Amino acid sequence: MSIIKVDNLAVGYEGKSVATGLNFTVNEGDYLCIIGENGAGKSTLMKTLLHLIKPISGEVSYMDGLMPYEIGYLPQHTIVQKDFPASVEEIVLSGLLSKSGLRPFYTKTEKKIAQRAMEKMDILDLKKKCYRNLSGGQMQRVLLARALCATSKLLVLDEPVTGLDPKVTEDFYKLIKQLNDEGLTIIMVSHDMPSAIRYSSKILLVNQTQKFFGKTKDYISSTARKEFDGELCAFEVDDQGKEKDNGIN
Ligand SMILES: Nc1ncnc2c1ncn2[C@@H]1O[C@H](COP(=O)(O)OP(=O)(O)OP(=O)(O)O)[C@@H](O)[C@H]1O
Repeated sequence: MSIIKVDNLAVGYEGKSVATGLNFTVNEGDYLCIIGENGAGKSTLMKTLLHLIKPISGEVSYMDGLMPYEIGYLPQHTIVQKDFPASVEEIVLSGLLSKSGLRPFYTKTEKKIAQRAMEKMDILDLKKKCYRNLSGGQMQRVLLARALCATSKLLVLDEPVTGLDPKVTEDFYKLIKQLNDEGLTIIMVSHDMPSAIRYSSKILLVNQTQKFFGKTKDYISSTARKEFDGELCAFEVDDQGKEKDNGIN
């Protein structure tokens, strides 16, 4: 079942398009990776999908009763400042603000939701710690728990592993995959081609215009992939999306 439908979309700023000709759908349970060069318009598309900025032309439709407040968002540059003097619990709870509105306290049910999100992200022991004293990987887990408070349907992530070390990055991807396996729909902007291919079910390649949209297994053998990441990173993948050993270490 489709939850987002994009028709003839052009995205950009102040009447000027940065990406045009976008046509795709996001179905329940998809793990969609949006890839493309720097400056291709990926983040702009994300913000348009989230209704944070208006399309230049065309339409983004939410289907099957999806409401804007049911979307969890992990932005590229985190909206929570790294030196923000709040506890982990306060930050996770703030994910519920779009539901609780201006009410100056959280209900028992809301606290339980935050508790469950922290359990899921394995950060319960950090609950009372100050956010600014955490490691980069812990911070991302806190922000993920915060996003999970907002949603059980759709999680949108913009380059979530930037600056994380390889082990923490791998753990983070596994966590996202686990959430997807449990039914959460994922849309992720990624520069990490091997991981995008390994974990996603669908790929959208944007370079000022839509170059590819479809199943990841079809992207692997596509001309679009040869033109795009053939030049950037010469890694080969098997039909499971796993990187082949090409003898380069
Ligand atoms: N607020 C803004 N106002 C005007 N132009 C902007 C704004 N934000 C981004 N741009 C421009 O829009 C273009 C697309 O930017 P965008 O951030 O969407 O690219 P991207 O594909 O996400 O890039 P990257 O992979 O480097 O993050 C760029 O040329 C950028 O300079």
